[in-house]
Amino acid sequence: MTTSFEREWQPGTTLNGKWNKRQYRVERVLGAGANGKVYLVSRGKLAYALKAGYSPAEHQSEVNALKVLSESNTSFQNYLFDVDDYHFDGTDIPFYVMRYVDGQSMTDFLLRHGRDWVYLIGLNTLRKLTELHSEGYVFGDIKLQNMLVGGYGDVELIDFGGVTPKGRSVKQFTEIYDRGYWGAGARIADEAYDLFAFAVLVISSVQSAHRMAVIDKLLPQTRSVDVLLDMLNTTAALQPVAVPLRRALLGQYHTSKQALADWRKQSLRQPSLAHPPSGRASWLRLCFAASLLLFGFSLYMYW
Ligand SMILES: Nc1ncnc2c1ncn2[C@@H]1O[C@H](COP(=O)(O)OP(=O)(O)OP(=O)(O)O)[C@@H](O)[C@H]1O
Repeated sequence: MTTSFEREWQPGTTLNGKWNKRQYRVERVLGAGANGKVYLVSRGKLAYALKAGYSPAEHQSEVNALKVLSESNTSFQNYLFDVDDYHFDGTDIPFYVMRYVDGQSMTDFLLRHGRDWVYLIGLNTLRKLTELHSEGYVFGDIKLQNMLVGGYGDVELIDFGGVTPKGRSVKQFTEIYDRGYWGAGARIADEAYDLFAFAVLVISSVQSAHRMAVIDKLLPQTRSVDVLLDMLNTTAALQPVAVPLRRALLGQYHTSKQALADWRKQSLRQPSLAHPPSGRASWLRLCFAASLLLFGFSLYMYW
């Protein structure tokens, strides 16, 4: 059974949780999917994102994954804030409340700040994946629309509908990011599955819309990982990280930790990070260094 939830809650609406008795004020809609919506809500002075109106199965599977991640000693800790029902028009509408991520899409970020940031954003995305993988899950539906980039190139994954325990069939994916679509492997949740999608994400983040539209229309018989490798080889901006991207496309990593180590090694050779010629590059280098330090510190704390 699916709960179709067409109605949109207007700014100023107060939502009262039926079981946990928390109260939220709707500020605005952040985004909408096939059935449900994500709202920016406030509770006192704090802002959250509230997701409601999705099918019970979808809702439950996202909540299950988020509960595990929220209790882990990773940057996902406390991501999930509340799970409850809202009694509305005679029915109970399940919702969950999570961390509000104030960010923009990776493509918008790169357009605004420059393609050099792709190395830091890639690094931060791989860090997120290593954390998720260490908890026994695979993200599944990695794509540009499912991540947000903050002001310092920090990355947050959103939409946990595709999160799948390792070893199971991937339950939600988007064709061009899916290795099965490219004939490059099974739709089984392993770390390499996410790494393939990660490579497509990075490659597509710096392509023109026209070039992406071409690969979207490829016939099954012309679809192969060679198309993606060719795209990678002909994108100058990605050459500093071509080695980890190529390996990810070819399924040569068993773990995201190996990919992260390679990414770090290769991207540090990038001249704009190694020898900053301008103010922007030195700022970028600082963020990169701070990011590495933070990651080292988290490793020290958690392992
Ligand atoms: N935690 C969050 N913080 C800020 N914005 C968010 C958050 N979660 C979701 N959003 C916004 O809401 C939009 C829709 O969220 P999400 O992708 O989870 O919904 P969806 O219905 O599953 O989408 P789709 O049908 O495209 O998979 C996102 O694109 C993003 O703009």
